Amino acid sequence: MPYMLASDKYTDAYEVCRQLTAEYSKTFYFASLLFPPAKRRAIWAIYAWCRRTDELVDDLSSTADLSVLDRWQERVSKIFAGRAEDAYDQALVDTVRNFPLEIEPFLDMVEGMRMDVRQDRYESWEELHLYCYRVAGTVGLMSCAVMGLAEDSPEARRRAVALGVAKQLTNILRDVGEDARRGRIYLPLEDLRRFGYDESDLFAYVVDERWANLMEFQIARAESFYREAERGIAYLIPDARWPVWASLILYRRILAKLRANGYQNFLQRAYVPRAEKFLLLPVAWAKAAQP
Ligand SMILES: CC(C)=CCC/C(C)=C/CC/C(C)=C/CC/C(C)=C/[C@@H]1[C@@H](COP(=O)(O)OP(=O)(O)O)[C@]1(C)CC/C=C(\C)CC/C=C(\C)CCC=C(C)C
Ligand SMILES: [Mn+2]
Repeated sequence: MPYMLASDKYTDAYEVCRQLTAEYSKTFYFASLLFPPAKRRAIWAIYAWCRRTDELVDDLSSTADLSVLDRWQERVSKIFAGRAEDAYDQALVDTVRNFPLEIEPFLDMVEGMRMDVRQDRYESWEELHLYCYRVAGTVGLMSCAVMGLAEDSPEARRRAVALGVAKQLTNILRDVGEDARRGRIYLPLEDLRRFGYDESDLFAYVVDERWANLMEFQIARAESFYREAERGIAYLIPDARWPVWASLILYRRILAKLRANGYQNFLQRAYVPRAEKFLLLPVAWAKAAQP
């Protein structure tokens, strides 16, 4: 048999992951292209697994049989043991072999999905923060293993998690209306009370001073996590810094758009136009080049 590079065997498997990433997220796909090829493919494999995990619960009601998530956790354990059920798994098996990934963030993300099915309200920031860690902070930990830390440390990991939390909170603020139409509130209820705004206001899409203040409070919280994450990027090895700065700056920009929209996030989706995204790339490059 002719000599075959390990990676050749997985070309088709990575290709389905690439296609899924490109189809679902222009932004992540675009950011992935800024990485060298081996890391890029690993990011597609992880993205595909995360996306499929997220999709798993999209159609589950709160009374659903959660055993589907038990089976998904067993399946990821098999992937870590080198066994694959389909092409997406195969790519992840190869990625797990090539990069120092740990299973905990994967299992924690499934826990986050379980949390999402079980509850549609979050009483406190502490509770919502746990949810944000599980569904997004975990992506920061997975990403670090692939991107590479110049020096692994609890601080670097904490800052990687912070970027996931910042992005998830941004996502929550952007998608408030969409979530309300699904009967869900991902803002801490204690914060609603703090600003004298209640659930009935939210379901009636009331945008007033109370809502503006509540949004500003959440934006400030997200900003504090972005600042924590910014100081973590220097821990990454140099070839990962530009894409991560790009993803941080582009996602953070959604907060500015939300403000510019007058906090009208019930029927409007804050987004960064394509041309603006391109203009921000050199900004990210310059940040990454700073010593
Ligand atoms: C930069 C880069 C290419 C990162 C990795 C991409 C990756 C593997 C993403 C997986 C995302 C995913 C499908 C997660 C499932 C749960 C979920 C939906 C989480 C939300 C993501 C985006 O949601 P959505 O698809 O709705 O977004 P858009 O519609 O495209 O706007 C989340 C908001 C979580 C995203 C979290 C991260 C990408 C983690 C970021 C942290 C790092 C890259 C660590 C950097 C390291 C240091 C030390 C700072
Ligand atoms: Mn969302």
